[in-house]
Amino acid sequence: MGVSGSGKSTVARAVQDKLGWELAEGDDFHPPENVAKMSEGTPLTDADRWGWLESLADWTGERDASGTPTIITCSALRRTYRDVLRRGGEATFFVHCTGDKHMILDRMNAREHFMPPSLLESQLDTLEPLQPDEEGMDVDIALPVDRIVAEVLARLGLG
Ligand SMILES: Nc1ncnc2c1ncn2[C@@H]1O[C@H](COP(=O)(O)OP(=O)(O)OP(=O)(O)O)[C@@H](O)[C@H]1O
Ligand SMILES: O=C(O)[C@H](O)[C@@H](O)[C@H](O)[C@H](O)CO
Repeated sequence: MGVSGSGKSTVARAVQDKLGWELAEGDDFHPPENVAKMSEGTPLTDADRWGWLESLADWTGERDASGTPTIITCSALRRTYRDVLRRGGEATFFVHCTGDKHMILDRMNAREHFMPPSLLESQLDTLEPLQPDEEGMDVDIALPVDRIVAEVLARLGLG
């Protein structure tokens, strides 16, 4: 989880390299209308997000039912969004990619992506950090990716 440009896909792919778990890229689950909206610089609303979140929970839930572990990249900005994702499996664990706004902006400006950097502010306004009763951890995106991955694996007891 984390705002656009915070490094979710980068970290997730690196964790996948270590664990071999199936990975779903949240961006690939958006309906075309959502992608069009974000591309033109309009933030998504809750109504735009519910179906998308449910499709991600369904994807992981189908695999969880047969004991297959998964990784999802999803901004999961609000607690209520994470409540939907948790329906995908009892052992859901969130890794929040978090760090300095200017660093995120610099990284967004340096990459090719449909998400315009102008939307970062609304992403940060919407963000609700993990609450104490939520299973998960924060990672500092100023660290090199391999350090972040090591922290995640250690926390999961898989290091
Ligand atoms: N720990 C890191 N150190 C240096 N660069 C990083 C790190 N993590 C990510 N990046 C770079 O920052 C940019 C944004 O990362 P990434 O695309 O993974 O973010 P994201 O959260 O998946 O974004 P979005 O939600 O918009 O798809 C990328 O160019 C990536 O290479
Ligand atoms: O909830 C949202 O506003 C969206 O999910 C965005 O966060 C994008 O999907 C993604 O982060 C951009 O690539």
